[in-house]
Amino acid sequence: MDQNKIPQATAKRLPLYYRFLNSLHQQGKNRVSSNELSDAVKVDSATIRRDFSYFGALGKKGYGYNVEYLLGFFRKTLDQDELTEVALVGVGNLGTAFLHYNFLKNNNTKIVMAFDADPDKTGTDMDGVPIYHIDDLEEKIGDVRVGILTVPSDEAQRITNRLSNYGMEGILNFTPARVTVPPGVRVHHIDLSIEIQALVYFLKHYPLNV
Ligand SMILES: NC(=O)c1ccc[n+]([C@@H]2O[C@H](COP(=O)([O-])OP(=O)(O)OC[C@H]3O[C@@H](n4cnc5c(N)ncnc54)[C@H](O)[C@@H]3O)[C@@H](O)[C@H]2O)c1
Repeated sequence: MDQNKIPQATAKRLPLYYRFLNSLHQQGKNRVSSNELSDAVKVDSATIRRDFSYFGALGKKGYGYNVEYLLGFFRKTLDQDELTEVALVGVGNLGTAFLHYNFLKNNNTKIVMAFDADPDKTGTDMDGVPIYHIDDLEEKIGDVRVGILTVPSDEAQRITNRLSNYGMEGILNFTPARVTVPPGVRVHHIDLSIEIQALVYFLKHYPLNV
């Protein structure tokens, strides 16, 4: 189906569904109900049914969804067969944690190189990922089109400009700086303080009545 027709909110939940279905598949399970999925991924079952209807997966009453069919769809949609290489900029506290983690549960995304400004960190590698000096960004980055930004916030815009000029298509920005990018570059901001404030707000104003 035409992937552009999937709403963005649905598309964002696909990796979540994919991860859970993959583990079901590995356990040898052939089917799953929307309630089971809902419990596991913490998305309400009506939303799951609507999401799945976008890609033609209509659950059968008393049967649920076919795990194999869904996985096949997700693999294609999320390009699971294609490896996305990622560059990380800023090997400090957060960057180091990401390098150690390196999406190990997710075999389609991999940090393949990192950059830092500190000469004590560069020229080495961390869990097999080379760390280059930021001055060598343009020389080393090659075909990598996705970047993770974990530098101090006052460096974020400068690095974003360099990544964008080079042809980066997507940037996952963990700094609190709201960076601007030219058209054609997509930035997702992940700001932990905003997320925690939102959670606290929801706890206060929308308590779960269970
Ligand atoms: N540590 C956390 O839990 C956390 C959580 C959420 C967000 N953040 C944000 O993530 C960013 C990184 O946080 P941190 O705690 O890892 O900081 P940190 O100071 O430990 O690491 C920053 C790293 O960036 C490098 N750096 C500085 N200027 C650079 C440049 N121009 N080019 C390349 N590398 C450069 C530094 O040498 C250092 O290794 C900050 O913007 C912070 O606000 C951190």
